[in-house]
Amino acid sequence: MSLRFELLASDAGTAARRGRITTTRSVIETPVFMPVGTAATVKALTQDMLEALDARIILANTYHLFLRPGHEVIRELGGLHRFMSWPRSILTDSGGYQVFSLGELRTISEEGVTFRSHLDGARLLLSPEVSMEVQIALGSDIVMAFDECPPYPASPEQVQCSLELTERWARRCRTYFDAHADRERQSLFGIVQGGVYPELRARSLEGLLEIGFEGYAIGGLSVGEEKHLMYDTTEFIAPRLPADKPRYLMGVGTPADLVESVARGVDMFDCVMPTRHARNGTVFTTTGRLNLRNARYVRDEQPLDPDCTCAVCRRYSRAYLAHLLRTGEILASVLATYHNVYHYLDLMRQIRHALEQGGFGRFRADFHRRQLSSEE
Ligand SMILES: CNc1nc2cc3nc(NC)[nH]c3cc2c(=O)[nH]1
Ligand SMILES: [Zn+2]
Repeated sequence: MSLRFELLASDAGTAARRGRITTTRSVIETPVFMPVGTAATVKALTQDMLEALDARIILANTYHLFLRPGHEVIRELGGLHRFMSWPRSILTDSGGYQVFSLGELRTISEEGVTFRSHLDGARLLLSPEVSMEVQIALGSDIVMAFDECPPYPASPEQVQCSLELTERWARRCRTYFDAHADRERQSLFGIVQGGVYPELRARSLEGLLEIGFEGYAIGGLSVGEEKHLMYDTTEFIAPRLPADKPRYLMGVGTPADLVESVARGVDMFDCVMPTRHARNGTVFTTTGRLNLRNARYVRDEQPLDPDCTCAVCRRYSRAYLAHLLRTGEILASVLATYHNVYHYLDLMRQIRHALEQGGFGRFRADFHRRQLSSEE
């Protein structure tokens, strides 16, 4: 049996739900945030730190591992869990999105995407079959279908053409996955496209439901569209995804986005913000973001977030972090990342607790009141 999803509670006032995903590697309480571990590492954190943070699942990028060290190397070394010594769950994306945002010249055909490696310029092909082969070789617990994320903005015609290609690719993924994956341990998620057009979203979902997946992701958002379009599209499609399967909103988002998307029915999230922002000195707090490179923190002896109970906030000051950042010390990335990932995982813990207590509506209102400084 691949992953199991249990629906534990549904919020009375919103589409929010409390659930639990069980893979062969870990129990994942939902709603859940997945730290992004692009090339087999959540940058600046050790696996011990991730376990201390109680992360139950992390994300890895197929594109990066396909290019370096290559999925064959990782397969020969026993798979990604063994290679990076991470015994809990791993979700791998399918590589398409990275090719669009990273790869050099690329051409899309019915077969797949050919592109030049951003490392050495070699011409490579990523296709539904290659993407599945790579993710299966990595030993991924949750495999993402190979899809096309249309550019934003895009006309309804462009989006429809793209979602139809994604649907044909999804069927090829399902066929290859069912023939080659270890279905006791690995699950395949489909990705709904359709841009910001409700009728195209419904159309994309219809096609994926016919194929059938162990979970469903919402793709094509958080690609530069206005926030209300992301929220409205999520509000339309998330509750239409099967209630008995996990719902994953890809690439989202800020803490406020997480609260608002949970309210619209989403169970799973991934985003590079907590890790990427940490490395350039931006830390998340209950009242908004701080840029620790700002001069005002040079003599500020407070913890990063006075309301945070993480190991970093219990020991170090803003002044110390500001010093580490200004001097380019490696420890700056480690401490800021640890706190930011704690902040995201703790927010999800608070959301799950509120859902268990029937107090999500009040939590949501209190959260927005506390976020004094504006979010992007
Ligand atoms: C792996 N396939 C796939 N990944 C994605 C990752 C994303 N990350 C963002 N914002 C940071 N939007 C995304 C959309 C997709 C998408 O439509 N498909
Ligand atoms: Zn902290």
